[in-house]
Amino acid sequence: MQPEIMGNWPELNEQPILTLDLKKRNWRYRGEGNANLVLALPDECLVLRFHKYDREKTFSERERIEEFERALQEALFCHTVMVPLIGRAYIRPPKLAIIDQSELQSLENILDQYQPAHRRHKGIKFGNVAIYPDYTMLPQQSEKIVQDVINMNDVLRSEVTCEDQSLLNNSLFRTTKKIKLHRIVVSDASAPSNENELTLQEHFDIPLSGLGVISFKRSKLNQTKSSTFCVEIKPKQGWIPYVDRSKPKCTYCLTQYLKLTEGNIDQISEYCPLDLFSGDVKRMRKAIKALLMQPQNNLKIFKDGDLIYSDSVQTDLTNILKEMFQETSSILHLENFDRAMEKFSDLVHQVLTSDGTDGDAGLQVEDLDGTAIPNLATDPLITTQEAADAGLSCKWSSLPLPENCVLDRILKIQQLQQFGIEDVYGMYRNIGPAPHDYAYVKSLCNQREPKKLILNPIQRYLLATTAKDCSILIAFRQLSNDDSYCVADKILTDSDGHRFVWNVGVSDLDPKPISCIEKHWKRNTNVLSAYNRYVKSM
Ligand SMILES: O=P(O)(O)O[C@@H]1[C@@H](OP(=O)(O)O)[C@H](OP(=O)(O)O)[C@H](O)[C@H](OP(=O)(O)O)[C@H]1OP(=O)(O)O
Ligand SMILES: Nc1ncnc2c1ncn2[C@@H]1O[C@H](COP(=O)(O)OP(=O)(O)OP(=O)(O)O)[C@@H](O)[C@H]1O
Repeated sequence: MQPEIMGNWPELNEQPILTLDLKKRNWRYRGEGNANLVLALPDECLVLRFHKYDREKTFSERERIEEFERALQEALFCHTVMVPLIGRAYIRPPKLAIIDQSELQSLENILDQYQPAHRRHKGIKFGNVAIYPDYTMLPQQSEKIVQDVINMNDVLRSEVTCEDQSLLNNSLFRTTKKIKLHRIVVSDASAPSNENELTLQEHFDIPLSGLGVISFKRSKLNQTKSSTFCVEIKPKQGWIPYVDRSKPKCTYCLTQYLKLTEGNIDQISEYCPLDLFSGDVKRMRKAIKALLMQPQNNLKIFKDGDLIYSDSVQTDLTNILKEMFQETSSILHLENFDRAMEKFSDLVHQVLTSDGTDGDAGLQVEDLDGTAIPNLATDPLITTQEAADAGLSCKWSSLPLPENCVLDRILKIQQLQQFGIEDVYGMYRNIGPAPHDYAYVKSLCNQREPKKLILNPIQRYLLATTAKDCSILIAFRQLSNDDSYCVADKILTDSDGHRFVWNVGVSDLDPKPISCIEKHWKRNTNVLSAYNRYVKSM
């Protein structure tokens, strides 16, 4: 089956497809959405993402081939379109692997007990998996590289101090007082010849390129690290095209009324994505706090890779915040809880607005006529201020987001959409006989100029739809006073002077089927009537 498909996707010939045996690995159920189910491999800090299908469905040989093709297509789309648009710092393209069909049946049965009731009608039917980094954890790569270089064992993973204090001023080691040996990443140091002896020594010398031989001293064994927390946010649509601003609210806020009518949520959320993407610190922090209070399917919190807070996992939030910020005072007092909420929104806001890209410029996007698609200017105030102030409509206004922060990158893709759904649906109907759902993906991936993407209005709408449905995973760990970090780490300091090391990953950037245009067009009508019914009933 593979050669035919590989023929269609020449670049993927280069990607070896691994075979995975889950029986030999430590895995855990991580979670799922409507389309994919995800397992974590905690020992490797990776996740496996499977497509889901109706449990009862049977598949022809042709459909099996198409499913494999879909997996390849998504990987290629991520690699050639989404990674350049969002930035490699925020997403890594997946590797593909295959799990033997014989393992799947038992896997599906085990997974059944973890799946939430409303998702159980779908399961995994195929062994095609996409492997991604586990974004709930901080990158381990630097540690791995050095372990390869100096082949350290667990004892040597402990902290070491450096004899030569002047080294601390060197840009390679911008850390306070101590350096972790496993963090001496930067050089291409040659391996010490007597590594077994090294593990027994209190002092040892390591040659570091450009710095000569440096003397290190081992200290404090087995120091325990604080936990790594991860806040996952599905931010949804953070900007509304001008034609849709005659509507009473933004898409997310209107959809809340439909979800309420259909019994999918218990109450209307105070979260508004326009606030999160507004660039206004106060509104952004308000949005983050609203997500925390009503997570729905827009916020999850993980601790060391385990889900500890979500719509369905309601562990005591006060204890989570207490541990997250290593609070010693009793957080049960109201003012302490409020303070912890402020700290939480401050930290999440800081990460969402930080440039994590190291200046990587992103892909240039052009219209069909070859004109570059400009970045949209920030939005003037269009709503009547009274309506916005009374909380009746969403605030359409916004300030520029810091360039290259993760929200900025996502918003720019969402802003590729030029037309409202009515117009896009009209164009879709005009195409003629229904095109294959993912034919456009193939043409985007095959564009000749590597640094340019040329898009028609429907393609612009579909890419924007992908960016409206992605998730941002923010992993962070509080550093203790004598903790150290390496120069490649991203560090922030909170209002109390505590330092955190952090990382951001964006997940769920799959291409959307062209038929979703019809789904959105119908949903638009349903959403508006649900809202009108609600308002009339008041
Ligand atoms: O249409 P929306 O905005 O409700 O988004 C759908 C999501 O609903 P949400 O409002 O986030 O609860 C929906 O999420 P849930 O299943 O509700 O968790 C899916 O993400 C769906 O994407 P797909 O059809 O699986 O590719 C999403 O569909 P697309 O809009 O991406 O086509
Ligand atoms: N790379 C990753 N690292 C860590 N966790 C992940 C990763 N990818 C997915 N997850 C977890 O698995 C869950 C389900 O994955 P995902 O959002 O991809 O499913 P989906 O079906 O595509 O979602 P949707 O319904 O939004 O379309 C996520 O909410 C997240 O908690």
